[in-house]
Amino acid sequence: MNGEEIKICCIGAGYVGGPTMAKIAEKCPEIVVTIVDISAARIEQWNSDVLPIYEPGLDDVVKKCRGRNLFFTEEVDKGIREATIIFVAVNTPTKKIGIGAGRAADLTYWELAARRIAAVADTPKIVVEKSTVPIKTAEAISSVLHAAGRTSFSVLSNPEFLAEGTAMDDLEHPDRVLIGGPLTEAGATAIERLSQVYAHWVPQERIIKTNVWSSELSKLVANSFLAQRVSSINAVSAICEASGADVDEVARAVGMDTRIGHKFLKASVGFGGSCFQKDILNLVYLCQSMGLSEVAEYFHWVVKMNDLQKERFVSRIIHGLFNTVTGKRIALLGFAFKKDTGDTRESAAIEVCQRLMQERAEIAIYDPKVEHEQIWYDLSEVTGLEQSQIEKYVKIEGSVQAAAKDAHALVVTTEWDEFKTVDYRKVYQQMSKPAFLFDGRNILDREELHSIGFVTYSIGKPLDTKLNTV
Ligand SMILES: NC(=O)c1ccc[n+]([C@@H]2O[C@H](COP(=O)([O-])OP(=O)(O)OC[C@H]3O[C@@H](n4cnc5c(N)ncnc54)[C@H](O)[C@@H]3O)[C@@H](O)[C@H]2O)c1
Ligand SMILES: O=c1ccn([C@@H]2O[C@H](COP(=O)(O)OP(=O)(O)O[C@H]3O[C@H](CO)[C@@H](O)[C@H](O)[C@H]3O)[C@@H](O)[C@H]2O)c(=O)[nH]1
Repeated sequence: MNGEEIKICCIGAGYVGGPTMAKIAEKCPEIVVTIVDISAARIEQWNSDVLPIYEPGLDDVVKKCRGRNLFFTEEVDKGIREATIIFVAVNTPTKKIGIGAGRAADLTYWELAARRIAAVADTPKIVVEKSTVPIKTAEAISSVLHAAGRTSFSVLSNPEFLAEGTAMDDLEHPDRVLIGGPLTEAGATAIERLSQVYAHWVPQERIIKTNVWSSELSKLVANSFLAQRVSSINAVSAICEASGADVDEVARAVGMDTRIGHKFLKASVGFGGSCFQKDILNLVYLCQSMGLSEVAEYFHWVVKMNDLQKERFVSRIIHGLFNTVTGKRIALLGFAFKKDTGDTRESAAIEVCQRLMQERAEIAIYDPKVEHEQIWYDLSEVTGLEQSQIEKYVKIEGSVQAAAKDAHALVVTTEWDEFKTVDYRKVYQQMSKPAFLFDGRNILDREELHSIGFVTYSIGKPLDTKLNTV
């Protein structure tokens, strides 16, 4: 296949498929990139003026390339047939039922995509795992593909490391591109072919070529390490609150050790997002299946610590508000799992909201990007209630000011920049007194809020003497 024209098809037009393929299309104008998806609605949105995902810088790239060498279509079979390289970027959520439920990755969508490729491909293909998958998935997928016996396939692992909110920049300047392939001549040729695509803009020394299993495992380990740092600093935040130390000062001092570094040491209400918890649980399950129960338990604590952090935050709110939030209006600022995305998957805000609903609080939510339907959907999923029942407790508002009206407390759950520039003096005036502020992201100026009159709580900071803690 070497030297032949490259034509790319990507199966899965989601948070990974959309941005990664848009970047490839931008950087490789001679390569035709087609993104296919079984969701007609999603494809329609990708072809419209309002893209299905919010990601800074994405609109410009899509508008520049769409119709030139970037295409979105429901025609999955055609896309597969015409491509020489097929990326698979379908979702791989945690299994909900059956063996490994609650931990193992659900590979149903992956297998369906592979079976479709096996059924329709009639010329040699390089199949690239872009989704995050357990070790040995490439091997299993290879057997599905080869069992069809219609043509030859090389299966490569090429995990994606982009983070939401910074995806376009991460894709433009990746720390590394990882390509794993079989240790055969055909494998080496396929790796070379895929690396030619990235070489359009990624320096050679940043393209790592390795074997498939190391590549698959590296993705799970990278996310586990990142999440572990967040859980570590969150564990430290509990020590800080108990001892009067300041978590940001500790993070600054510790992070200045170049062996440790500053990044990913921001204490918070807890990590969210579609990947961290899912990928750690996947690693835990793999360890358990290999008989490595202590190793499994070690990584499992990263998730358990995250759950504890969310619960600790909710307890601070309830205790702070004199041990009852029943009937009290609470303004929840932010619903996305981090700033600069409309994604709410595993967002800490969902759990905070659910717990406050259990306590019969009235919640007023404001998020600058999350769609209202998404909020209703998430709350229905987590509570098992219909939207009409949830509406008895929850309102969605259009600004911080509107959410804060008559509220007893402001609760910051996402670190949106616009929350930093709000006039909190005005906000304070229209709140019930005493007015509380629980900053789950440590983005607001405590001293200033204190001088306005707020009783404040920030993660891992010395406790406000007016905050009820018992
Ligand atoms: N979201 C991230 O930031 C991120 C980053 C790195 C890696 N990943 C991994 O990438 C994978 C995809 O994640 P995502 O966030 O893009 O998911 P997503 O849910 O946003 O997108 C997946 C898309 O695949 C489509 N799909 C599912 N089965 C299909 C099939 N058989 N044929 C055609 N289309 C199909 C779905 O309709 C959906 O549009 C996951 O394995 C995830 O762990 C995600
Ligand atoms: O110091 C920190 C850093 C992050 N977070 C939280 O951790 C979660 C995850 O953040 P981030 O990693 O920035 O976003 P993701 O889009 O989930 O990206 C992670 O997951 C992706 C999917 O696998 C990987 O590709 C990325 O490399 C990896 O960073 C969010 O809730 C953040 O608010 C903190 O609380 N403190």
